[in-house]
Amino acid sequence: MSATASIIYLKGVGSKKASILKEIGISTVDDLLNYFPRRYLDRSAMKCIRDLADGETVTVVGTVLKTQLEGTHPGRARFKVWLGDATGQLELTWFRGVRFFSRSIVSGDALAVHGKVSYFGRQAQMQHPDYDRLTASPHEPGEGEISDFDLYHTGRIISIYPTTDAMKQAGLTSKQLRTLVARAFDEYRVRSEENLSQAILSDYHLLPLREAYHEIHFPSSHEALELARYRMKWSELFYVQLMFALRQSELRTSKRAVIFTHSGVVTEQLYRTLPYELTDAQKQAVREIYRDLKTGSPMNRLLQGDVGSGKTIVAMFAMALAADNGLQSAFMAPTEILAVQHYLSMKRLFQPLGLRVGLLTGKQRKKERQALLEALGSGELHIAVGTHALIEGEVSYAGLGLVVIDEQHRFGVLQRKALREKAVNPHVLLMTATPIPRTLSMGVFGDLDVSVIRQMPAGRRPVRTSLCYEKELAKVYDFLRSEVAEGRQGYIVYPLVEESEKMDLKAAVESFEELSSSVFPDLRLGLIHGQLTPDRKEMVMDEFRRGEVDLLVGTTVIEVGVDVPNATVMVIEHAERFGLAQLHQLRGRVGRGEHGSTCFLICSMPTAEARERLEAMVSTNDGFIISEIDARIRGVGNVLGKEQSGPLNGLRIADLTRDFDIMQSARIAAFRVIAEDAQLRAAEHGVIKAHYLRYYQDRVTLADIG
Ligand SMILES: Nc1ncnc2c1ncn2[C@@H]1O[C@H](COP(=O)(O)OP(=O)(O)OP(=O)(O)O)[C@@H](O)[C@H]1O
Repeated sequence: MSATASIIYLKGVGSKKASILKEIGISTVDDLLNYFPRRYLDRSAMKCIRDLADGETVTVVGTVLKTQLEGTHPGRARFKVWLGDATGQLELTWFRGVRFFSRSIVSGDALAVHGKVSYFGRQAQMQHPDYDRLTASPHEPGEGEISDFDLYHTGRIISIYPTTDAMKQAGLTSKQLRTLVARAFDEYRVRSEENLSQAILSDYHLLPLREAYHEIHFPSSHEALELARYRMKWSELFYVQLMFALRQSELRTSKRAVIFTHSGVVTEQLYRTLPYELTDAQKQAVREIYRDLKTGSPMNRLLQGDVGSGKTIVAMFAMALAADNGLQSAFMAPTEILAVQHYLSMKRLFQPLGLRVGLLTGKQRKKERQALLEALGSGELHIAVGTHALIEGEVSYAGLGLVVIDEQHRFGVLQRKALREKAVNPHVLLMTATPIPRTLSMGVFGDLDVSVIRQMPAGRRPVRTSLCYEKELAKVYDFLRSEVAEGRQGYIVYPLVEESEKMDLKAAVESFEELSSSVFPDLRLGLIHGQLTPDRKEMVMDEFRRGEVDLLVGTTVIEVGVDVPNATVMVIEHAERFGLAQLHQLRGRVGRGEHGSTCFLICSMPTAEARERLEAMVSTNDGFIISEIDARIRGVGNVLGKEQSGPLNGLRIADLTRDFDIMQSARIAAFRVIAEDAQLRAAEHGVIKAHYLRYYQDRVTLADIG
């Protein structure tokens, strides 16, 4: 029987069970083998009755000699069983579920029981043991003997599988799954084809696949189980990394990008006119980017930095280099507000250097848009800043050399691809303000080169974060007032979640009215939320930027990227309703200038998990640490979102937060294989290629392999 055979051919799987198994992703024998146990019970301590010691937890195998139901009064009844082996008798007692057990266990049954031994005089006893009924072996039904087949369930470390309610109702218990897996191995002699080369197996000291499968389901010892789990995780991560290695090699070898040969006036002047000195981390990132731009292969780099670490200026240096080499750059932001903000700051720095910067969003008037498109098409416009409007069909560029995508998390792979297609292999720089831990980065962005900015501009002071209850709001408002008196500005943010959008919005607007009329009648308040027209939003933001609004009240539209260094107070209402990444982003709106800043997290009755989030916020300002905590609380998949976790969705056993060392080892191996043999043509790579094409080819275009 081949591993790809339908599960229905396995004895014991009827159509009903097959359909339930299908729901949890098991259609073939192969799927079944890849349905790994959730945990294990150690029942390896097996003893004969004569040797049982008081207090030990063991497994005993024997035959039921006699049963007895004592007392019929509910609550006082007990069911006794005398189990015998060749050396003695063991008394088993049940006080609960008496009726059930008295019906299921009868004289003559062969049982393996597991539990804690106690002695009453010289009589060994067990109360409420776990038990498994031993079935006759399908091969050799010997009288009273335990067959190999039974031994899958007892006297060893046994596997416990995850089971759903539907599975349990259909009798698909952990034990039944164990039986099915055992059948797949024993009766049908499933051949699990090795998917790694011999050289890799021996270089990295890995168990052969078949052995690893067997040990995962039926461990012969704890050590063997560990080796098996290691092997499985390793190969799983190896294929993820192989995919990255292939993508990277494909991009490097088959695609040629424009070489930005020289830095010229623009770069030089940008450097000279900058009102501040770049941090060492920013300089390092610029160097890494310049190195890429000069190689001739398309750059594919991710710039990771904490909120406010100054990523934009780094991207602008890349854009300056493009301009020096006669090429256009496109800068794509996730929201209109941000596109406008970046447009303004780029115009401020680039215009004096003789560059034309244009803004392209979906909301512009037709005439304005037309003029912009023409300027882009003729090459008059050097830099286009915008939203996804930058990649719409009709937009064409005279010579697009560099694409910068801000807030990588919000753009899907397809949009990136569309932008890439606007030019022949442009260089691509992705920026993310939601740092993800290094451990995840290698699993998710494994085909990208990564630059990290882990340093804040000089003079920044960490934001003080304080957790407050609603009753303390008056004090928070007093603080806001005193900061405004000092000439500073502040934000008050209300949650807005999709499910309760209308009510949330209403609450935010009402609070704004209340704040304006009763709490801060003497201050200038602005309101911003997603329902305002783009023009209105822009007007409010503009007033805030110019310092004409003291307090900006709003929903999370202010979350990402807004940069007003004079703002020093961030008040987050109902902080318990925000996710950790969101809270960190919001806090990142303050502490962006030389003034000390404060963030108040206002909460009422947080759940334990919310409390953990809020405490994490108080404990650190470091976005990298925050994202690690977030991954721990919510799990990697949730932190990354569906789009990002792409290649990792299929992980069955490896865990990115825990198995980083394994991933590193697998990554080295995968990149080494591709460096030596990018097409996987060598005979020794045959198994790798076959496995890759079978399981991964639809996840990546592999035009050159095949
Ligand atoms: N080296 C520096 N010294 C002083 N100020 C700097 C430096 N680099 C950037 N800045 C300023 O710091 C602020 C934050 O920069 P920027 O908006 O690029 O941050 P960011 O990393 O994109 O943050 P976010 O992810 O929050 O949007 C800006 O006002 C910018 O002008």
